[in-house]
Amino acid sequence: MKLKDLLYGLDSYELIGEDVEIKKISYNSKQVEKGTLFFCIEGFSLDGHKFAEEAVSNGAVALVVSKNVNLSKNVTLVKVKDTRKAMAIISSNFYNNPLKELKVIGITGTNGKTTSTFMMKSILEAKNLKTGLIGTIYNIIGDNIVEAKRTTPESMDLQFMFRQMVESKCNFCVMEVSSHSLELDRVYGVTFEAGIFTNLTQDHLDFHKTMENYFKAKLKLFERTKHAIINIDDSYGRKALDLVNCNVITFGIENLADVFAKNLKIEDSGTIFTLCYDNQEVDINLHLPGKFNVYNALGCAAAAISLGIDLKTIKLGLESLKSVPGRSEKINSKKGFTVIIDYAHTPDGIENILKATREYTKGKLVILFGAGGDRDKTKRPLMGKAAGSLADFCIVTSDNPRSEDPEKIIQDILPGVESTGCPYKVIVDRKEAIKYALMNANEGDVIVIAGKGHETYQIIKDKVIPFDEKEIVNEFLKEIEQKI
Ligand SMILES: CC(=O)N[C@H]1[C@@H](OP(=O)(O)OP(=O)(O)OC[C@H]2O[C@@H](n3ccc(=O)[nH]c3=O)[C@H](O)[C@@H]2O)O[C@H](CO)[C@@H](O)[C@@H]1O[C@H](C)C(=O)N[C@@H](C)C(=O)N[C@H](CCC(=O)O)C(=O)O
Ligand SMILES: Nc1ncnc2c1ncn2[C@@H]1O[C@H](COP(=O)(O)OP(=O)(O)OP(=O)(O)O)[C@@H](O)[C@H]1O
Ligand SMILES: N[C@H](CCC[C@H](N)C(=O)O)C(=O)O
Ligand SMILES: [Mg+2]
Repeated sequence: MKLKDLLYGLDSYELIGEDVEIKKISYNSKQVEKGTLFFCIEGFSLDGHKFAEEAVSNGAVALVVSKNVNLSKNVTLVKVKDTRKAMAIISSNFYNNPLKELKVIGITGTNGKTTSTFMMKSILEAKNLKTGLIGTIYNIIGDNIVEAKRTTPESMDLQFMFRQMVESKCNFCVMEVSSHSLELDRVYGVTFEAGIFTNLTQDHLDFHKTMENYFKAKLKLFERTKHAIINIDDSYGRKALDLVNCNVITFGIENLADVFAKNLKIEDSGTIFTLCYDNQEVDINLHLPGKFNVYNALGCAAAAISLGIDLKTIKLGLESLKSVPGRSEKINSKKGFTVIIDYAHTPDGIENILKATREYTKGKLVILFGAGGDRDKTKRPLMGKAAGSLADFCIVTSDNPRSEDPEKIIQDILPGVESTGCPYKVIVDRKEAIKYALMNANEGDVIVIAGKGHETYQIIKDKVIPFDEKEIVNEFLKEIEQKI
């Protein structure tokens, strides 16, 4: 492909040098080969422009830059204002504009994105629409499960996945759109058929600094969205109503919304409710427990309605989904207590999972949790407060400490727990903490193990250590059961 053909759709650019043949595109100098177009991205820790020389010596024939670079050999330069935006547009061109053949539904919000993508895929498939998925747990391309390194991939990797979905005959892609990806233009140029706003509560302030910036990043989703699907029981959702310029469908339970739920019957294995829209009603037997999952279901139902899908198909889709890995996953012990493995890693997530599990807890409600290192520090005491306010006992432990000292992370959490007066125990080693929780559990107790959900590893310093919580729980349960 000629370089000039890849520049279609760029706002403005200066081409310095000759039009060359491009065989590959890359934003990592280490992956450059002969005939590559290399993007110099100014990052948070490194500046891609500094790797221009390495890219050229590895075979790059052209570079996309936003500033001057010193090179020992002349190659073609495409000078742009913003190399991330340029990368999104050029990548789409390189992969032959996959979105001409694929429709995308984007889901944003602090909590509920992953769960909603699974629900949405299930609804679209009930309508016989082959659907790919992009998100935190893994990506699904056609019938293949592909490892996900991040919730929303870099624009180049995203466009490649879209192309693979088209080749696997997908009609739709449902994807999580993280606030990082909106801020860093990973989805720049993508038009969404529908965009769901699940909710906005505190997280990621290490990156966005203020809730207002975090909210603004989320709103970027609606700049190129046909139907905005907005939760109006959420205060930021209500604010968003005045700020989006596309067709809006609202959903909610407490406030008057276009798509709403009534007659909620919350049980430990799921929730039965009536889904209402435009004088039509249908009863839904949702297999995912907790009121928050009714919200996730309503958002997906509203998005499906915006696509013209009928309530009967929506019911079929929502009811076909039996579980989502690492989200409210239940393991029963023979001793009569229950373990819930869940991904709650924000104050709101913890509040929701504890309120949901309290509904069916006959004994004590215990939560085991920590907080991720190198992430929003200010959420830590709030997570502690949410846990201490709603549980009967807290076990404070490590999550993924990353580069931080795990004991210091715990010290950030504890003031929140202590402010509630809830009894607690600190056990830094997460495996030991799980053992303690299970060994001390009695009939009727519910133990919520929060924060790591589907993750099968723990990140300590720069090491990724195998850590499969489900496996660990099952091992200890076997030990306990042998003693009965
Ligand atoms: C804050 C953030 O998102 N940072 C991402 C960003 O990093 P960065 O811009 O700082 O990159 P950098 O490391 O400084 O490097 C700059 C450039 O030099 C290039 N380079 C670097 C080294 C080299 O030898 N050669 C070379 O060419 C790099 O490829 C890059 O293009 O671009 C990098 C390359 O794409 C990403 O790996 C990196 O994600 C980091 C790992 C990350 O942890 N991101 C998390 C916070 C994230 O994105 N999370 C959200 C989910 C949040 C949620 O909703 O819960 C997500 O969508 O996953
Ligand atoms: N709609 C919701 N409102 C509040 N909490 C929720 C909601 N849905 C799920 N949760 C809680 O948040 C946790 C994470 O859910 P999920 O993985 O679906 O969110 P996410 O937005 O994809 O998170 P991430 O930002 O890590 O990708 C769940 O395990 C549950 O405890
Ligand atoms: N997508 C979230 C996931 C957090 C999960 C938790 N286990 C952690 O490591 O903090 C993040 O990257 O902030
Ligand atoms: Mg997710």
